[in-house]
Amino acid sequence: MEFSVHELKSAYENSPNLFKRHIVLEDVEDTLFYLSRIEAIKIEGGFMVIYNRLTIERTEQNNNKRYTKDDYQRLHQFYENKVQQIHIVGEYAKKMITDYQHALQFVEDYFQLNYSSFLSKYFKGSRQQEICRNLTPAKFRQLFGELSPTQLKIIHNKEAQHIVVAAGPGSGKTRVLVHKLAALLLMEDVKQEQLLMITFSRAAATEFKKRLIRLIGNAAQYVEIKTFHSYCFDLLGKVGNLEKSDLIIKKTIEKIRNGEVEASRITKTVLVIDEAQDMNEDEYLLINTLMEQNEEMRVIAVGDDDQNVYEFRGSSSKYLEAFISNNNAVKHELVENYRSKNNLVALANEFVKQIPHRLKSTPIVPVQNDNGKIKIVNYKNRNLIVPLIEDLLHTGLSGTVCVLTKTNHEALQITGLLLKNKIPAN
Ligand SMILES: Nc1ncnc2c1ncn2[C@@H]1O[C@H](COP(=O)(O)OP(=O)(O)OP(=O)(O)O)[C@@H](O)[C@H]1O
Repeated sequence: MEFSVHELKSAYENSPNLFKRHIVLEDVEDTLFYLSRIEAIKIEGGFMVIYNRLTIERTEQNNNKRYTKDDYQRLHQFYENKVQQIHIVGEYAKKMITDYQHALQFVEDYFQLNYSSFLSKYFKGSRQQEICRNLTPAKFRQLFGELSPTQLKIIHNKEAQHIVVAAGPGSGKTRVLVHKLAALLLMEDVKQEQLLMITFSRAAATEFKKRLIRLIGNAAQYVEIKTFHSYCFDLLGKVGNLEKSDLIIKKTIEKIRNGEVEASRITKTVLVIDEAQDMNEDEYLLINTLMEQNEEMRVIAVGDDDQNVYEFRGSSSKYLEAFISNNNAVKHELVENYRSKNNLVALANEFVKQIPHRLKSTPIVPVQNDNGKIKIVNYKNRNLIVPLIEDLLHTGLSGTVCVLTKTNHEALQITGLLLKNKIPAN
């Protein structure tokens, strides 16, 4: 008797049954599987993927022994094969739909050829890479298709324990970080609770969470994305108190070192630090303390040393540099600017030449070819703000416009005057 799971499902749904339950396709498959396993029915012709379970038996009784990479090699091999088998069965299913004869040849080759010849025959070029990922090619394109080759390199770097991304403004730092989190969860099987992302502002933490949820859905809910301060307050089980927040990081370091913090909260598999150029001494010490607790923890730090805006509170990109040299971190440079017009990037490149010591060795490269308008106004009398606004109003503004001033006060005055002239500004 021939049937499909869809037919079985609709037959069940149309059957007169008093106690009918809502079912999905997986329920039909599970039932078929169960019935065939207890040998109540025999399925022929269809195919079902079953994996032999891997049994791990503990033979080493010494609790002090540390496992090495070699120990994990076989496990790694098992999972690698498993992922490839899923792609192979998927390919077979596709061929069954499009070309039955071809599908038969595919199966025959699978059993006759040696494995690597089989792979080179059916999975050529980049497809060899495709079948090593535990995502379908379509899902991979949906999640990561919009990343540039440089951005993808960061996503694919699974080997380096310490990674620093020295990024330029508008180069897609946020985009890369959100996608890196998704890649860790979906392609590397890092569990949500093993991930910790630290940011400097609550706004950034919320933004990351929102974007991650948009990208991968609810699985993102359980990823810990926190500011340095809220992470510390959480560890010490205290509700945030701004007055004492200066000391909270120091206090946390002390408690961790004294073994007073629950291990699972601090021994994460991956730690991600956003805006890492803004670390001050305490924050850098905290990172080091967490690294001491778990020598195998992977750390990914992203920062732009040209945007060191918190120097007044002791922030310095020297800590990011120290992180690179102390840990022999792999450095990726992200210098393509997607946000700004060509001439604006050129101006910024000229401007940053004055900075004596930088992490990035390549100038920022504009992705946009066309130019915007740049006006540099040097005025020495505060009364000239009104003429500046007049000038702005007659420039024929379009797109987004940025006005840079030296002081906050000037910025406020200009915002006020623009609003008064019904130009949206903030
Ligand atoms: N690969 C890409 N292709 C097209 N657009 C991109 C790509 N990467 C980033 N962008 C766009 O570039 C802009 C800047 O990205 P994002 O906000 O992630 O950068 P950023 O480095 O975090 O910026 P900044 O630090 O300057 O605030 C966004 O509009 C984003 O959509």
